Amino acid sequence: MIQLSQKIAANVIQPRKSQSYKGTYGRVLIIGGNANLGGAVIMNAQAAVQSGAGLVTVATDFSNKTAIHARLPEAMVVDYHDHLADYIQKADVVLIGSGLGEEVDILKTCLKAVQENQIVIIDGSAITMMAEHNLDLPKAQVVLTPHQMEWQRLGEVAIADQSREDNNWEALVSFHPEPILVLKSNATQVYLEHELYQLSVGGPYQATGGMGDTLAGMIAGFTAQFHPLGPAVLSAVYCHSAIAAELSKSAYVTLPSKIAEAIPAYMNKLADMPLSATGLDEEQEE
Ligand SMILES: NC(=O)C1=CN([C@@H]2O[C@H](COP(=O)(O)OP(=O)(O)OC[C@H]3O[C@@H](n4cnc5c(N)ncnc54)[C@H](OP(=O)(O)O)[C@@H]3O)[C@@H](O)[C@H]2O)[C@@H](O)CC1
Ligand SMILES: Nc1ncnc2c1ncn2[C@@H]1O[C@H](COP(=O)(O)OP(=O)(O)O)[C@@H](O)[C@H]1O
Ligand SMILES: [Mg+2]
Repeated sequence: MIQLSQKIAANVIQPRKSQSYKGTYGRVLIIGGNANLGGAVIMNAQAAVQSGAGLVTVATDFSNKTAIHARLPEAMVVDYHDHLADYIQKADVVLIGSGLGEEVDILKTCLKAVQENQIVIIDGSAITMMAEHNLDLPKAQVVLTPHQMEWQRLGEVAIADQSREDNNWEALVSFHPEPILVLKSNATQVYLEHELYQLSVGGPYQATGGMGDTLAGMIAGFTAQFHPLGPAVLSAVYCHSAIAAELSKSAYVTLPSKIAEAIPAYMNKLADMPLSATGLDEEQEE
């Protein structure tokens, strides 16, 4: 088991090159937000934009359009009932599921349209629907971000059995292609290429609706601009909770949108950090 550390995150987040433009930092398509759960995609998109994704488009129930534009003018908005496959084709990273509710046709269109070279982050309602409708993972680079109940539904590992690493690995090998699993809880773990990473920052100040939507948006923003995929996911997971821990010094609860606002400053700190300050020369394996 490897502790997720600032070292891992800082290794991923580098100063930007002057010869770059928005296209350099990736195109993210967020699919989610039914007529009642538009807040989820606002939190996804806010986190992706603040993480530095070059271009962010939200494909959603069109009743969410004005709210998204008002909260986040940086994001583009399209109706997820129209030409969804065309929008998917143009994306580097697709994040699907936050606040998607029971829109299974949208999910099926997405699973069919994504290509092998694309990163697909599957969150929230999409995980629940994949379990309910027995849907296969798409042939793409997949990141699953379930909370414990969602993992019980999809991985068929009872919550009480999820504390045993072997049970989760056993469930994971039955998926093709084998995804990266971000198993969220009060002690989040990342299962990545036969290695288990343990998160030990963060706390109960994060137990509020939208916290996972914000994490999913950060993973989208990080994986759009930082390569390879695995370290980018680890870095997003660490930064999400490390920012919450910093905010918790002066806040009883750390609201998802406040975490999103704090992302650029935190990333700046890590990008500027000298190697010695992060302990980049030390090994932290246990
Ligand atoms: N503003 C918005 O638009 C928001 C939109 N959202 C969107 O709503 C959709 C539904 O997501 P969801 O997570 O709220 O519901 P669901 O999948 O039914 O899971 C809840 C069930 O699981 C159980 N449970 C057990 N362990 C658990 C654990 N560790 N963490 C969490 N739950 C745990 C729990 O147990 P209970 O609390 O009842 O004891 C309950 O029975 C999803 O797409 C999401 O993105 C939300 O983000 C909120 C803000
Ligand atoms: N007690 C806690 N300690 C640390 N992190 C927590 C705690 N409770 C919740 N979280 C974090 O908050 C997020 C909750 O995700 P999720 O349940 O998907 O939220 P939502 O769907 O409402 O956005 C996860 O990242 C989880 O690790
Ligand atoms: Mg969630």
